[in-house]
Amino acid sequence: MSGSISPEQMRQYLRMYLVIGSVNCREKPLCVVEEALRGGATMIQFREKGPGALTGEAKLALALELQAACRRAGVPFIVNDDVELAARIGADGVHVGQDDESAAAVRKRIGNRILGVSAHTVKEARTALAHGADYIGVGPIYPTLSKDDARPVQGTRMIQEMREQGIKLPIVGIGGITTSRAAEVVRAGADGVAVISAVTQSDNVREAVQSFVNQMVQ
Ligand SMILES: Cc1ncc(COP(=O)(O)OP(=O)(O)O)c(N)n1
Ligand SMILES: Cc1ncsc1CCOP(=O)(O)O
Ligand SMILES: [Mg+2]
Repeated sequence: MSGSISPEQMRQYLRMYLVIGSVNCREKPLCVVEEALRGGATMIQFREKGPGALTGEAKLALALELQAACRRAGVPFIVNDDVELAARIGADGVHVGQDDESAAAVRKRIGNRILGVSAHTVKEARTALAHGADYIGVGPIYPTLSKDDARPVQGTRMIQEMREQGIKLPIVGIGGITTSRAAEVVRAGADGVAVISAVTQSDNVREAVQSFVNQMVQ
């Protein structure tokens, strides 16, 4: 009981998935997102959390601004954690983790929109599928500075194991992924990479995204 998006389309969207919030940005988030879209980002996640993150009306205003940029580019706009916000702005989907609102409940609330779920084990991946996930995010693959409460680093092994155990859901790797590591993540069985710092902290966002996109062409 996943949404209406086909797994093939989902895999395409996962190829270069930028995860972003205002706290990650060295310049205006809208400029970063617009540059990432010009570079070929295939999906954007609005993850407004961590020290100094916007709340309330300011968070809503930024979400609307970034969503409009994604709409102009024809790229899906996903909201992290905040199902209320996603519903309010008509986002294309929601990403939730194991400590967030349950995937099954979110699926009921968002109908056919995209549902992404974090999974750290084969069991969590199976449950995510049963609860209607369209894709799973697996990580952290490598050490990350972008998430204070990140689970232990898994390397690419968990993605491999999920594939070996018959998990066919679209998978995106996340956590410490750089352009030089992206190919390894895909070789392990991921359909794409989800990235914060390797794009947002780059001196040239557009080129950084292009470089990831080029890694995905195999
Ligand atoms: C694509 C993707 N995968 C995993 C996560 C992590 O979600 P979660 O475990 O809920 O942690 P937070 O991001 O909410 O801190 C993600 N956001 N995106
Ligand atoms: C949100 C999230 N979930 C697991 S690791 C991570 C942070 C990824 O950020 P970066 O690409 O900067 O390591
Ligand atoms: Mg979460």
